[in-house]
Amino acid sequence: MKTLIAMPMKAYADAKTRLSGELDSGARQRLAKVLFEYGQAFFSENYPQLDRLVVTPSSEVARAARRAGASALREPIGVAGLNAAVAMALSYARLRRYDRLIVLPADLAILKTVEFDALLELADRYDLVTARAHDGGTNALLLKLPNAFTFRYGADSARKHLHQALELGMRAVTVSLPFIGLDVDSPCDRAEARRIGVGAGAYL
Ligand SMILES: Nc1nc2c(ncn2[C@@H]2O[C@H](COP(=O)(O)OP(=O)(O)OP(=O)(O)O)[C@@H](O)[C@H]2O)c(=O)[nH]1
Ligand SMILES: C[C@H](OP(=O)(O)O)C(=O)O
Repeated sequence: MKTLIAMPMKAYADAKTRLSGELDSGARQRLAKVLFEYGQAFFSENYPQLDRLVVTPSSEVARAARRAGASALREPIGVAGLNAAVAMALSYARLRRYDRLIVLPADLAILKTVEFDALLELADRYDLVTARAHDGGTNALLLKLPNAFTFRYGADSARKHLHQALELGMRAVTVSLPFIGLDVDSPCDRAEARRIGVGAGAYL
């Protein structure tokens, strides 16, 4: 199955604003970069057969993506937002006739092949598979193509994605997995990733 992994990524300088109470701007940029590069390295090492696309408004991030072996798609600066960025990835995947689109945020601290393999296995049986974040967000979304799906990232997005898929008559499932559920949004998430201390958690 021809599969594209899409990772949306802001400019480092605009990322991780929810950590601004405990990290200054330089430290937040470094943390965003560590997480982004960790995600790229993980998929390049463990899933070299899967194409990767980074959607970003930042030339710096686009260069880093290409260095890591991904393609990069530049979105217009300041207008898009996450749902529009992911919709660009969906158009890209449709045009190039991918059979499956996987959307992952670039702020996952601990990636495990055992979790990702389980998601891929489920995706063979479902049109939509999502992995819920502990806060109700969507930390992995695997969508069979072609498909007319509208992304609803934002509060409670895992429930909204599942609901929409079921309304469209798709076979859909959402799962909770401990590591992929841990995106580093809040000071608590960062503390938890540091406590576990593996993956990018060791560098946060
Ligand atoms: N290309 C692109 N990526 C985005 C955009 N908004 C969020 N992302 C990415 O989507 C993923 C999840 O983002 P968020 O958790 O909402 O944002 P964040 O910068 O990680 O953290 P906060 O600033 O605290 O919300 C991260 O990889 C972000 O870089 C956007 O407008 N464009
Ligand atoms: C964008 C949002 O992610 P979070 O707010 O959990 O980073 C979501 O997953 O819908």
